[in-house]
Amino acid sequence: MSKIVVIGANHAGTAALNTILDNYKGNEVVAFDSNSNISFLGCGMALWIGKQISGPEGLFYSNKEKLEGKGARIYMETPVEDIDYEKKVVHARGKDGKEYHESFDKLILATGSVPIVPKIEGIDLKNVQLVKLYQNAEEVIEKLKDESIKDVVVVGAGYIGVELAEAFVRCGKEVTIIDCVETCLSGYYDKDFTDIMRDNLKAHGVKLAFGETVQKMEGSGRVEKVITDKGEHKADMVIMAIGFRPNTALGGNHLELFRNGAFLVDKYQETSVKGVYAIGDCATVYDNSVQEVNYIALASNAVRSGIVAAHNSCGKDLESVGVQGSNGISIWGVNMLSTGLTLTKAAKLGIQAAAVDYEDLQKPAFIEKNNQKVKIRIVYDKESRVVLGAQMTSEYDISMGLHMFSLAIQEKVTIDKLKLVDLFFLPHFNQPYSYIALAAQKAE
Ligand SMILES: Cc1cc2nc3c(=O)[nH]c(=O)nc-3n(C[C@H](O)[C@H](O)[C@H](O)COP(=O)(O)OP(=O)(O)OC[C@H]3O[C@@H](n4cnc5c(N)ncnc54)[C@H](O)[C@@H]3O)c2cc1C
Ligand SMILES: NC(=O)c1ccc[n+]([C@@H]2O[C@H](COP(=O)([O-])OP(=O)(O)OC[C@H]3O[C@@H](n4cnc5c(N)ncnc54)[C@H](O)[C@@H]3O)[C@@H](O)[C@H]2O)c1
Repeated sequence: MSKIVVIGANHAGTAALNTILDNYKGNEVVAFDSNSNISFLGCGMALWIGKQISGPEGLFYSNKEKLEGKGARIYMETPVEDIDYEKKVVHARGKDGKEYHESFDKLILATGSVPIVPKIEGIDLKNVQLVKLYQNAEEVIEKLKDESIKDVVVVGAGYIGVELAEAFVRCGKEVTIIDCVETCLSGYYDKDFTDIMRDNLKAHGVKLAFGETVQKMEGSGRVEKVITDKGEHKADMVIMAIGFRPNTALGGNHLELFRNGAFLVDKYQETSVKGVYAIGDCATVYDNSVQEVNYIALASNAVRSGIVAAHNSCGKDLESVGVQGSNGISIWGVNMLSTGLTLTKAAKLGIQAAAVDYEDLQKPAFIEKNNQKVKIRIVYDKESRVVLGAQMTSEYDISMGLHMFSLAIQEKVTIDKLKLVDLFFLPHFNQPYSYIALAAQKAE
């Protein structure tokens, strides 16, 4: 029997706790979290703010009681302040100031990430909002009740920014989205695809301020405008969504870090200190598309890494299969999905990649209803011909198709293997000649 301490009990921590408690009886399991809630699905934030769901209740899948019911001891609102890696003790402090000291045999760090906050003038003005926690979503919804909030500026046109831009338009606000890059979603898609999302945002009335860098915010107490290198934007509320950074202060000088400060872990989620694991947004992943360690903050990675660390901390060897960073977004019915490398990213990394594109209807033309266009790009290595990435977009739900590409990258499948791959056909779903195979056949 060993004593396992988990620090952070959101998606990664909860996955680790559930795996330990469900599969390995008899361990002493203790977890600390500085927040007052567990397992808030940030992915529901835009749906909640944009009134596409009736409330936040369904956005939680665990809590202190559930985990304690399985035998863990959970300290909420109790941040861990320090870890003695030599003596193997964690030191935490409750809301009431009470100190807690827990020894451990195995330690799992699941301290996640925090939003990046630029050090610019005006960042502390009222109504400049971060959007990470359940409490942040509550704050935004509360503030939106104030009808004098008419203009909302979203800084960062990545996944959070684009999802929230839609949500604020749905709330009847005038929305401007700023990104320092010339387009939106540039971390996930090539230009042909980002152009589609750009046009989608524009068609729904979002003002685009791409290629602009925010220099400061102005207002008397409350934010009134955002000043960029190219102009200024009226703002009654500003949403900062320019990415996450790993929250790794607890590593001190003890744990080896990745270039962005994430805990560097091996395929067993173990850090540079034996018996200390790191999972989720505070840790690195092994990225199969580049065959290297990388940092990709996603809930999907968080839960899988939690499962891997849990088994290893309980003595069962389980190696991670790595990730492809597979992701998706759905904005006013335009679905976009990507996995692995874009052509742009491959070029930046000096990888000799090529891409094939194909556009078709999802189903045979004689299907007159719910039969939308699909656009696909497959990126592959010119020399080895191994699939490196894929991007898909449609108003049809094409999400299951992307999973195949995720597996193809993981398993190093070549583009040639996709040319005649057995893909079932039924007109209710698809065409006899699949656009996936037809795209692959374009690879010379
Ligand atoms: C608006 C939004 C939408 C998102 N949508 C998606 C999506 O659709 N799909 C997707 O895959 N990902 C999405 N993500 C990303 C996803 O939420 C994160 O990747 C995920 O939360 C990572 O989980 P985690 O448990 O590793 O870290 P976190 O969620 O950051 O949790 C870390 C936990 O550690 C606790 N903690 C930190 N420091 C301490 C300490 N010193 N002591 C005790 N406790 C501590 C924190 O209180 C927190 O509960 C979204 C994120 C946001 C904000
Ligand atoms: N649908 C999903 O899967 C989903 C949804 C939300 C969040 N997430 C994940 O959560 C994490 C955080 O999301 P995010 O949207 O904050 O990050 P992101 O990396 O998706 O986007 C950040 C955006 O901010 C821009 N940017 C960076 N610095 C800037 C600056 N100084 N000024 C203006 N723009 C700047 C970048 O060009 C980029 O477009 C990501 O890992 C994301 O994948 C995923």
